[in-house]
Amino acid sequence: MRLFTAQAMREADRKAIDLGYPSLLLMDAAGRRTAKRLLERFAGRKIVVLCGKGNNGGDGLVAARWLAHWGHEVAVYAAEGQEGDAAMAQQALRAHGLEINPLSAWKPQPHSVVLDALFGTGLRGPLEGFYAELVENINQSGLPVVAVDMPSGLPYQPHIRANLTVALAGLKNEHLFYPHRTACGRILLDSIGMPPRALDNPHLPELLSSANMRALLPIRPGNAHKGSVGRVLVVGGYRSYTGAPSLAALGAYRTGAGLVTVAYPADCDVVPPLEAVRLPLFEWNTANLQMARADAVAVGMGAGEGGVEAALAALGLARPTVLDADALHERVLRAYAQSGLPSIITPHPGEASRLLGLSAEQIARFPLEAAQTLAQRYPGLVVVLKGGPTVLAWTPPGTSETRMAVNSTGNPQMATGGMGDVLAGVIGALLAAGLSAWDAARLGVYLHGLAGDQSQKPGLLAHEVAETLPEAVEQLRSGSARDFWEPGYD
Ligand SMILES: NC(=O)C1=CN([C@@H]2O[C@H](COP(=O)(O)OP(=O)(O)OC[C@H]3O[C@@H](n4cnc5c(N)ncnc54)[C@H](O)[C@@H]3O)[C@@H](O)[C@H]2O)[C@H](O)CC1
Ligand SMILES: [K+]
Repeated sequence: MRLFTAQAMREADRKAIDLGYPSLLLMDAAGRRTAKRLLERFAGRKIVVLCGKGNNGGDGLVAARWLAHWGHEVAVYAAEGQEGDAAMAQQALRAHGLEINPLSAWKPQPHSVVLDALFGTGLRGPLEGFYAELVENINQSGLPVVAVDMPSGLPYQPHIRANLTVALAGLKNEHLFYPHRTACGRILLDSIGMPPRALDNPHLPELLSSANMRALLPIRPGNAHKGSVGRVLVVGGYRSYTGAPSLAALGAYRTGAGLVTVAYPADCDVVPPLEAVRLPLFEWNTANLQMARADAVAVGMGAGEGGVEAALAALGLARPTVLDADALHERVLRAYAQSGLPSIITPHPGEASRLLGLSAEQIARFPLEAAQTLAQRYPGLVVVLKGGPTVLAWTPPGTSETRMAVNSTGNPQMATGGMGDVLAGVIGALLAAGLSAWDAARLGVYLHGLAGDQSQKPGLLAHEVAETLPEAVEQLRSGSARDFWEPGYD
C-alpha cells in the first residue's frame, strides 16, 4: 500500500483510464461509498451537499443522487460549469428529479450535516474570495462536516475542518502528516474499485499496514530456546541517564528477544530488568563488549558523552546494530555506513536537525525529505526519523533509489521520555531474530506504535508501552490489528 501525493493520485487516475477503466465508474463508486459512510455516522440529519465544479464536486453530485434514491432528505448546492464526468453526474442527478441550487444560496441549516465536495486533489493554490468565505462559514456553522477525499482548501489556508474524511482510492500525504491530518477528523479509505495496477507505483512511500507488517513477524519455532530466538546487547547509560538502557532491554524482551545483556558504565547506577544479564564496564571497547554473546546490538540510549566511543566499540562486534540517541554522530554514522553492516539509525527531529544542520521545525515540516536526505548521505543505513508519523528511508548500497515508508500507528500520547529507548530495544530484538534491517525497522516502528495505541490516554509512560508490546504482537499475529483508515465495503 502506497502513500500518495495529489499529483501521484492524478497519475493513478490517468493510468486507470489508460487501462480502459471507465472514469465514470470511479466517480460513481466514490459518491456512493462516501454517501454510505456519511449515513453510518450521521443518519437522521438533513444532508446538505456542497459541490465545486471539478470531479470532487462530481463525487458530491453522485452522493446526493444515491442519498435521495435511498430516501434521505438532501439539498444540493453546486458551482456552475461542470464538464466531463461531473457534467454526467449532474445529468444523472437531474434525471432523478433533484434540484440544484447555486452555491451562493447556502446558509447553515440546523440539524444538517454538510458533505464537503468543493475541492479535492485538483486544488492549485489557496482559496480566496467567495470560496475562502464559504469555507470559513462552514467551519463557523458548527455543523458536522464529511469531506469527500480531503477537506476542501488543504494543503493551504483556509480549509475545511471536517469530522470525517472519506479518502478515495488511496491515502494522501494530508491524511497522514500534521497539521493537515487534524483537519481531516476521522479518516476512512475506500478503494472505489480502482484497478490495483493503476495504484502500483514503487516510487511512492510504502504506508505500513497491518497486512504487510503481519507478514514480517518472526515465527518462533516449537523447539525455541533462549539462544536461538535472538540475543540482544544493549549498550548505554551515563551519569543520571540510567533508565534508558533498562527501557531498551525491556522493549527487546517484550518483543521476543531470548536473552538481553545490558552493558553500562560500572560507575553508573543502571538497574536492568531482573531477567537481563548485567555487564558493568570500566571502558567501552570491543573486547569488553564481546563478553556478551549477541546476535544484534542497540547502542547509544542514555550514553551521553560516551555515546560515540560505545558505538565505535560496538562496531567491532560486527553485528546488526541500532544506533540511537547519543550514538548519532557523523563519525559513527560514516563508520557504520562504510562497514556494510545492517544498521539502523533512530533520530528524533532534534537529532536529525543536528545531523543535517537544519532546524528541528524544518525537519518536522518536511520529514519525508529529511529522512531521504539522511538515507542518501549514509547509503546502507536504514533511517528511522521518529515523529508523528515516523518516516523511514533506506538507500540500498550500490543503488541510487531511496526506499521510503511511513508508519500508520502511534499517537501523540507517546511523546514522553524513554519512548525512543523502548523502540531501539524493539528493533534490536527483531534484528536479533534475523530480520533484515529494513524489515526490522518497519515492523519495529509499527509494533511500537500499535502498543502505544492500546492506551491512548494522557500520561502514557514508556515502560507501559513496553508492557503492552506482547498484546500488540498478538493482535498483529491474530489478524485483529486494525488499520486506522478502516478499509471496508470491498
Ligand atoms: N482518485 C481518483 O482517481 C478519483 C478521484 N475523483 C475525485 O476527483 C477529485 C479531483 O478532481 P479534479 O477535477 O482534478 O479537481 P477538484 O475537483 O479538486 O478541483 C478542480 C477545480 O477547482 C478549480 N481550482 C483549482 N484551484 C483553485 C483555487 N485555488 N481556487 C478556486 N478554484 C480552483 C479548478 O479550476 C477546477 O475547476 C478527487 O479529489 C476526487 O474527489 C474522481 O471522482 C474519481 C476518481
Ligand atoms: K472536499
